[in-house]
Amino acid sequence: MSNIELYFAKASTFSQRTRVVVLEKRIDFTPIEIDLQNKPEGFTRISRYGKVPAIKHGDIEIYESAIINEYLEEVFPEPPLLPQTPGEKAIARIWIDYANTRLVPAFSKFLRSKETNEQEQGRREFTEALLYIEEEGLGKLSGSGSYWLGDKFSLVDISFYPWFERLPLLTHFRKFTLPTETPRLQKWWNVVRDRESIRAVANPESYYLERFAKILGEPAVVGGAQK
Ligand SMILES: N[C@@H](CCC(=O)N[C@@H](CS)C(=O)NCC(=O)O)C(=O)O
Repeated sequence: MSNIELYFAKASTFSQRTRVVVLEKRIDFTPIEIDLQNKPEGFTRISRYGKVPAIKHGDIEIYESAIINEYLEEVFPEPPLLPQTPGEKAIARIWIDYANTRLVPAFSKFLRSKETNEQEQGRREFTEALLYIEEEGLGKLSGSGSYWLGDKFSLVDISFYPWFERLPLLTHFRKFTLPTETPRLQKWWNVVRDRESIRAVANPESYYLERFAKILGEPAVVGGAQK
């Protein structure tokens, strides 16, 4: 029995990253669901930023999904979720950084901004990120494999995928669909979304739509008609 406690929230993109890692590595863990509107006393002692995911492994407390996932990769190396050579590992980390610093902020700006100009800027930045991924990421790294780095599913796939699971939010609230110039990305997502670990932590589309209709205070729009 492992002594890992995994603090997560069901709706949390970042938590999904770590939940997938523990499933892929078949690590025994105790899931502890956190109500982010009403964080339990003691949680911020474990996760100093007050965010999920966080883990407690014996005396060690770790937060920040990318750091947790690298820790789990070191402590539970099988099956590997990062390439083995320093150069390839560095490339994988550059893409994980790209998810964190480019794709995720652009997605959030596009979906969450109330102000039209800012929303449009989010749309442009998100589209640019997708086209960049198509050419510079999948176009150069995946080869004939199904995943970002080729044949092997990795922390890169895991770091990006939660935002693709939420694409229906952009379709319904922002009338956005993946550009036709992204065939590799669409193929990648169709393979990734079907993986057992990803399906195990997925939420239904209706869950996201209802949640964001409340968060945004906007009705979901399908093909211009109100839903
Ligand atoms: N950079 C962090 C981001 C984590 C994060 O923003 N988590 C959100 C949920 S998706 C959260 O806990 N929000 C609660 C809060 O900020 O109070 C990571 O990679 O783990």
